[in-house]
Amino acid sequence: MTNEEQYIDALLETDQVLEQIRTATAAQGMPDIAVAPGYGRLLTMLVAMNNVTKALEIGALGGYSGVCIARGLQQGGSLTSLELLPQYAEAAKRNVTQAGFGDCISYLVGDAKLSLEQLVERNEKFQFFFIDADKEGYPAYLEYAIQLAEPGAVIVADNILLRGRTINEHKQGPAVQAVRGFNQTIANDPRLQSTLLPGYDGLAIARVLAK
Ligand SMILES: C[S@@+](CC[C@H](N)C(=O)[O-])C[C@H]1O[C@@H](n2cnc3c(N)ncnc32)[C@H](O)[C@@H]1O
Repeated sequence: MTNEEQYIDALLETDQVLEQIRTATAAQGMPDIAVAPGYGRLLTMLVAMNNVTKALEIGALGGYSGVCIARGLQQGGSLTSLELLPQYAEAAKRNVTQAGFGDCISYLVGDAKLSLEQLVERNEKFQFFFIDADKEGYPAYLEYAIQLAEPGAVIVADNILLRGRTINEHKQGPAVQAVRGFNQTIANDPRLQSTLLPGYDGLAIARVLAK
């Protein structure tokens, strides 16, 4: 973390509910890879500012970002969270229930691409997306999000810098190449209005323009 990020993190009041989830996530044997606190707050703000009632998250881990998104939802709103590993989805469910959001978050377990295909078949629509799963899947997840988006929907994706690997020309692995392609698309696709933030591990934010 840079000095600037440390400075800003220190300004933000410790969020006991989210810190409890971070601790529980580690205790449940999951890696410490939840979204950064500053970006978690941004998720809540973007969901609230866009009056979101239906949100979709790809990559649940222990439920940290799930709570950030759920906090911004309109009354009666819901979050669908896609998670590959059943034990992670179960732990996330326990953690978000303890945080008071069990009723508005549901989990679809398995490879996100299969879950996304089912959501397309059911003609489901969402107003907010958070992409935060396997990096090789990012280009496909973006296309699914655009397909599942209501006009004006917001798409957010974390870790677009891959701890520096994205801008290191010696790194040419499949995850790096996929994220580079994803970043190019999100920056230039005429279906989107977008920006890319370099703080923490990089965050992309896009708005789906009316089709
Ligand atoms: C970076 S973590 C998610 C962090 C979480 N969004 C948060 O901020 O609290 C990535 C998650 O994606 C899940 N994942 C990896 N590949 C996946 C796939 N193909 N489909 C669904 N989930 C996947 C992992 O099991 C892991 O829980």
